[in-house]
Amino acid sequence: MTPQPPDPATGDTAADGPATDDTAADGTPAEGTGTHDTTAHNPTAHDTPAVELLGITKEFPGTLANDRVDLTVRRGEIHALMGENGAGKSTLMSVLYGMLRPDAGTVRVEGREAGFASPGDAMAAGLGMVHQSFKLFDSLTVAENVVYRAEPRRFGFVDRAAARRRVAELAEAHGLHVDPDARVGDLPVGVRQRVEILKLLHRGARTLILDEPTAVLTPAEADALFAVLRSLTDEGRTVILVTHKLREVMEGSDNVTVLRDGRVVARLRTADTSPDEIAAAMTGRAVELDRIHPPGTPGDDVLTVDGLSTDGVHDAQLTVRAGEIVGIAGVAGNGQSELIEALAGLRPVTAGQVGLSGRDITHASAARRRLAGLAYVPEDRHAVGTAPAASVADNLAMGHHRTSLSRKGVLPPKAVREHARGLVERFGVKASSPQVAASALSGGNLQKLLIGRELAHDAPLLLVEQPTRGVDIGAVQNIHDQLIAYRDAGHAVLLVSAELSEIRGLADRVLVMYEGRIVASYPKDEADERTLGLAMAGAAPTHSVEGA
Ligand SMILES: Nc1ncnc2c1ncn2[C@@H]1O[C@H](COP(=O)(O)OP(=O)(O)OP(=O)(O)O)[C@@H](O)[C@H]1O
Repeated sequence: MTPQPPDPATGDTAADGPATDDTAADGTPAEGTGTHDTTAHNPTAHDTPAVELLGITKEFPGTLANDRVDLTVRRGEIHALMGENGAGKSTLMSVLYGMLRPDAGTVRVEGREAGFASPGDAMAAGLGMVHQSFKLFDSLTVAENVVYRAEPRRFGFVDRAAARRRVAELAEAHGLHVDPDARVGDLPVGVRQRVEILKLLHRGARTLILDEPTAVLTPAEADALFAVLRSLTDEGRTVILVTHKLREVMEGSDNVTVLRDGRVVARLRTADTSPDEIAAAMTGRAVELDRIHPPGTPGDDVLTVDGLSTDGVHDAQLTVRAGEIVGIAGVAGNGQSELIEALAGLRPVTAGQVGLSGRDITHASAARRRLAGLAYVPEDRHAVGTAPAASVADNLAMGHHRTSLSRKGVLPPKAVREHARGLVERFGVKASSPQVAASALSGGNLQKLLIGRELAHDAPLLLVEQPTRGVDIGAVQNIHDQLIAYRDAGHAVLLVSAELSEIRGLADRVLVMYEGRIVASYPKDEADERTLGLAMAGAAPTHSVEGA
């Protein structure tokens, strides 16, 4: 889904800290606040759908984002909402959650017609949303975050002990294990997500909307999340899941609604469908899932890393050759991002040496590295990768001031437009025009833009992190094909991905990082899921790292 706009009720954005989308506009806590769980909401209403969206239409300038969309979500189910990037999922959920007003159509929640003017209204009606970027205060504890603006009170004062008790009870009841006293800033991402869910439960949410909740989770964390979601639906709550991941939809949902170009193109019972059928509905064509690409023909060394250490990485040794993709697998947080950042010049190297096409770049600035032939697709496409307020065309031109695009360091507007048009077409970026702001693009389209821009540098070395996070399957295939073509044109690629299927499909060699070290190296044909999974858990035989 797209980055969330500021909360209309408060003007808050995720970057400002927690938005108060769970609190009515007047600041009063929404229904369900307090020490009672409101699970047993109207048990007679089992046949009344939790949510009905009827004929929802929403148009943005140049884009019909939702076109008479009907969506019925039954109480007690996990309902997956799928569709390619830009299909209109985010828009539809924003309408449901009171963040956008539809041009036409009706929203019904638990049988009652609802025209929410703000997320606070939606929350009061029993809806809750976990956004992709969490809205928590890092400096507060878990308990303080959960009860924020809905604190239990005693004689008018916040009752801290009751707050802690309440969080512990909720956590226990729903298998959401957290320490109420832990500081949120110290917690890993999977635990923060639990805090978000607890926050919604504390406010009595009966229908939870989760926006790509597993994008940042390890496979084990994702499994744990689905267990929690299933227990929530078992007790009568409802979950709407927006996701691109077919596997988790197949394993974890009851029904699937597929959007394409703003319209509903399929309503499927999960038990009666297949990944191929969903993929075909999403893209309008047959898609080859989880393809393993044939290996490349490696040439000379391009990147040589000898004993590199930086904060979070110890003694890394690796080489990437021309015409080769080296993949780094690992559970998030084992030093992969730090290694890539050190190679990109964003983090000081404390020991060791880095060479690029024979030149020592160990202590070179990020800008010098670019000149020496390095392109970089960072993990965080919003904060690091793109300028949201600038146009698509300007974003695509960034970093091209010293390339063939520029005339003496100046970028002629016509060249910028033509460059943009070419890349938008090559990467299938859905934008109404190259002049629209990057912030109007859906998340996946922003990613296509970023990858297109970096590949266009034709640099001998590409560092790429999570290239297909949040990207729909059609676009995944396109991005994978582009990376393989880049390799086959003789470039070196170092790929970090949390998706094992992606690493296995693309990489000619796979390195595994564990606790800041490269602990294993496998050629493509030995990099099966089980072997990689063991190494990622720290159980690799130590000799396997030779030849990294
Ligand atoms: N504020 C806006 N202004 C202009 N166009 C917009 C705006 N928000 C969304 N759009 C456009 O509406 C269409 C639907 O976008 P939406 O974000 O709902 O898609 P999505 O299915 O959530 O995509 P993704 O999976 O990539 O997040 C896209 O073409 C998008 O560019």
